[in-house]
Amino acid sequence: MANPGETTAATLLAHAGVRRVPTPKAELFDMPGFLPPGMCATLIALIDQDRRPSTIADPNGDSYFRTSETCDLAADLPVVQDLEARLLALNGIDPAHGEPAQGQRYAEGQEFKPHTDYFEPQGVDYQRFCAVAGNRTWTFMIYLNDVEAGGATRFKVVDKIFQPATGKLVCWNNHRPDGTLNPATLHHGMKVRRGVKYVITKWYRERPWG
Ligand SMILES: O=C(O)CCC(=O)C(=O)O
Ligand SMILES: [Fe+2]
Repeated sequence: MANPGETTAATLLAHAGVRRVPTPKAELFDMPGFLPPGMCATLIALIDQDRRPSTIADPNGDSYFRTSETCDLAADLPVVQDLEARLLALNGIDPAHGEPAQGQRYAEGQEFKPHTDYFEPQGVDYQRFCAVAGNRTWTFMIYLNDVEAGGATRFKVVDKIFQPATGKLVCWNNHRPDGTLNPATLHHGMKVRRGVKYVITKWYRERPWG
């Protein structure tokens, strides 16, 4: 493995249920039923309890770019430790390279417009976000519920849309095999049309986090 903050396609595909999206443009996977429904319900309750408006790095003047709410999940909670253990068993990434897991909540009409999860090296906030731990390597995202309508995640460049479903994981490498950042990972958390959408986001870094 290139870096303890990364996983590999082979590592992920060794687990039953993991599927790779057939595209040469990005390393992108999903796994239905990664988390059991009971765990998803516990995580949803935590997110509902303690949420704040979501933020973005390098504000771009569009105050409707990311309209959801975010919850920082306390690492000492048993359900969060369980989540981290399941992620480690799947991806083998050194937990020291992980940002603290977060929850995201989208009410009707809320979305996260097309973006990449890595930080732009030219961005004004790059030093602030990346000086210690480096850029983001892999993204692991888990839908915690079925959404009545809307709320899919669209990867326009690779022409793939994921529908939310309780416990389904989607993950991708934010870099290309040659180590350069991969703009084909552009993705859009589309507007929720009916219902509420909850997801977990877990990002990993090139170097240990803080
Ligand atoms: O909610 C989604 O579908 C995407 C979330 C996302 O892209 C993010 O939190 O970075
Ligand atoms: Fe994202």
